[in-house]
Amino acid sequence: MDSHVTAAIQSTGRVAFKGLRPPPPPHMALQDQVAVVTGAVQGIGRAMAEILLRNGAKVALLDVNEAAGKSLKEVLDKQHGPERTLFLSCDVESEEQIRAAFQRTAGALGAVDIVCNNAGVLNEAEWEKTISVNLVAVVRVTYIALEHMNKMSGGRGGVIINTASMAGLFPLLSCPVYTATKYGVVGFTRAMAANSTALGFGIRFNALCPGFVQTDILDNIYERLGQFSQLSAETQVFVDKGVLKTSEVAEGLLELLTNDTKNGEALQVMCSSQKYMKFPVFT
Ligand SMILES: NC(=O)C1=CN([C@@H]2O[C@H](COP(=O)(O)OP(=O)(O)OC[C@H]3O[C@@H](n4cnc5c(N)ncnc54)[C@H](O)[C@@H]3O)[C@@H](O)[C@H]2O)C=CC1
Ligand SMILES: CCCCCC(=O)CC\C=C/C=C/C=C/[C@@H](O)[C@@H](O)CCCC(=O)O
Repeated sequence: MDSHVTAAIQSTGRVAFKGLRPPPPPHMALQDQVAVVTGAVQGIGRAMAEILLRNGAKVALLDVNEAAGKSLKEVLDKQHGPERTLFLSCDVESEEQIRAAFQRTAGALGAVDIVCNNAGVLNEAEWEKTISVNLVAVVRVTYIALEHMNKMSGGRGGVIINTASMAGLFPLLSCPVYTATKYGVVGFTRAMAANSTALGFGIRFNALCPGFVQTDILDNIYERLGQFSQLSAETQVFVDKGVLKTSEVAEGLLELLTNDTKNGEALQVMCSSQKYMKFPVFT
C-alpha cells in the first residue's frame, strides 16, 4: 500500500482515497531551517520552495526572473506569512550577486542550513551558457555556501542538494552538452560529499536526478537542441512515455533532506519509482 495512504489511515482511523488524502504531517526536522533555493520562482524550484515552506522551513528564493519572483512572493506571503520567504534577484553566474544573496538571507532569515542548487537551462546552441549556469554556477554557489555552513570554519553544517537529472546518469543523445553538465553535477556532488566526510564540513551533499518533468524546459525542445534538433523526435518518444509533476520531484528533495544517512547519493525520480543509483565501487 502507498505509504501516504497508510499514514492517513493511522492518523485518521479511516481509509483515505487517493486524491482525497490529507497532506502528510510536516517533517519536524525542517522546522525553522533556513533554505536557499536557486531558480526558485517556477518549475521544480518553485515546488521545492513550496514543500520546504509546508514543512516549516524559511526560504530565500533566488532567481533572475524578477517579475515572477515578486508575484510568487505575494502568493507565498498569503499562504505562509511575509516573514517566511525572501525573494532575491540573483543571477547564479555572478559571484557578487550570490555573495550578496547569502548575506541578505543570513541577515533576514538566519544562518543558512540548506542549499538547493537548482537553477538550470537547456540550450545546445548556446552551449557555453549551458555549462556556465548548470555546472560552473553550482560550483560557485557551493563554495560560497561553504563559507557560511562549513563546521570547520564556524558554520553549523547542513545539507546541499544539487538538481542534476537522469541525463546525469544516462546520456541523452539529443543534448550532449546538457548531459555533460549533469554528469558534472553528479560527479561534483559525490566528490564534495567524500570531501565533507574526510574534512569534517558537517554538510551532506546529494544529487536529485529527475526524468522528464512538466516545466518550461520541455517547451520548444526543437529550438533548444540546436544542431541536434534532428533528434528531437527521438527525445519526444521518451517524453511521451511519461512526464513527472514538479511536486513529485519535490518529494524526492524531501527524502534527500530528511534521510540523514544519505551523503554522496544520486536519487533517481521517475514516473514509476524513486531509487538510489548504484555506482560501481572503486577498489
Ligand atoms: N524539466 C525537466 O524535465 C528536468 C529539469 N531538470 C533540472 O531542473 C532544474 C530546474 O529546471 P526546470 O524547473 O525544469 O526549468 P524552468 O525553466 O521551469 O526553471 C528554471 C528556473 O531557473 C531560473 N534561472 C535560469 N538561469 C538562471 C540564472 N542564471 N540565475 C538564476 N536563476 C536562473 C529561471 O529563471 C527559472 O525560474 C534545472 O537544473 C534542470 O536542468 C532536471 C531533470 C528534468
Ligand atoms: C530535451 C529535454 C531535456 C529535459 C531535461 C531533462 O533533464 C530531462 C531528463 C533526462 C533524461 C531522462 C531520461 C529518462 C529515462 C528513463 O525513462 C529510463 O529510460 C531510464 C531507466 C533507468 C533505469 O531504470 O535504470
